[in-house]
Amino acid sequence: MDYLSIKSLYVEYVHNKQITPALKDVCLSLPFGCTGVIIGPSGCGKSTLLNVLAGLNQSYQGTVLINGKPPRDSDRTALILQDYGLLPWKTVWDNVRLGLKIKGFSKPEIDLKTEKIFHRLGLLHLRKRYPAQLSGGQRQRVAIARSLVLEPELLLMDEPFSSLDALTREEMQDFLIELWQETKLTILIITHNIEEAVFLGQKIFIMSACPGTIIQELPNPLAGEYTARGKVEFLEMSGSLRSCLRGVK
Ligand SMILES: Nc1ncnc2c1ncn2[C@@H]1O[C@H](COP(=O)(O)OP(=O)(O)OP(=O)(O)O)[C@@H](O)[C@H]1O
Repeated sequence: MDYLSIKSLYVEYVHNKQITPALKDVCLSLPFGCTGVIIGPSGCGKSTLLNVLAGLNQSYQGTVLINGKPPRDSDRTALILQDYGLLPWKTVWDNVRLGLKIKGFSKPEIDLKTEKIFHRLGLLHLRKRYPAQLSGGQRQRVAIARSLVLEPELLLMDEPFSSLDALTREEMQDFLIELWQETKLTILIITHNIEEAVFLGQKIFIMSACPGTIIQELPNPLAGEYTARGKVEFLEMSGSLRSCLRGVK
């Protein structure tokens, strides 16, 4: 069974009595433990789709199931946004603990889980700092730690590395693949970056212009291969994805 299954999804926004359809007839599926990337023109409805999957937008038509349950009943989903969503007045340590506190874990449990994830993500030396005292890559690591500490099954990421410089971005892509190989999370990522899509997505979903729908799904055997970036196949895959995107209307 697919872990993530979307059929005939339709979403519209109503503003001043004017209706703007954002998504129409979206169909998408992702097996458990698979990585998917969504790529498409600006304003085509990518964030709208992630908001529906995260349970933040429940005014949709169609079928959306995460492990057989609608998003509002699924408590194993984490959403990571481009701006990291960290609380500036809390230390890195407290930012990561917050979700566990809200979920009602005991203090010793919170300490143990937080310590473990800080260790795993190499963040222990930064525990007393505030978000403003971190680099972009470090902030994104903290945002990932804050999600992973809750042991999600589905990780949704909305352009997670777009504000990072090229090298840090590659480091974070490698880091994400390492985490994925270790945890076998199901991951769905939005990106505007073609090479990132080819490096991260076992399935690449191409969206049309607004109202967005999936117009093509490319299976990608190169995803997660550290050595793939320089290979001819990688460049060919990036080239064909680029051509598909140029043809998007
Ligand atoms: N609250 C809202 N009210 C009205 N229209 C909206 C609202 N939010 C988004 N839209 C419209 O819905 C469409 C899809 O928006 P969305 O943010 O999902 O696109 P996107 O693909 O994530 O964009 P980008 O790539 O630029 O981040 C756009 O045309 C946008 O203008």
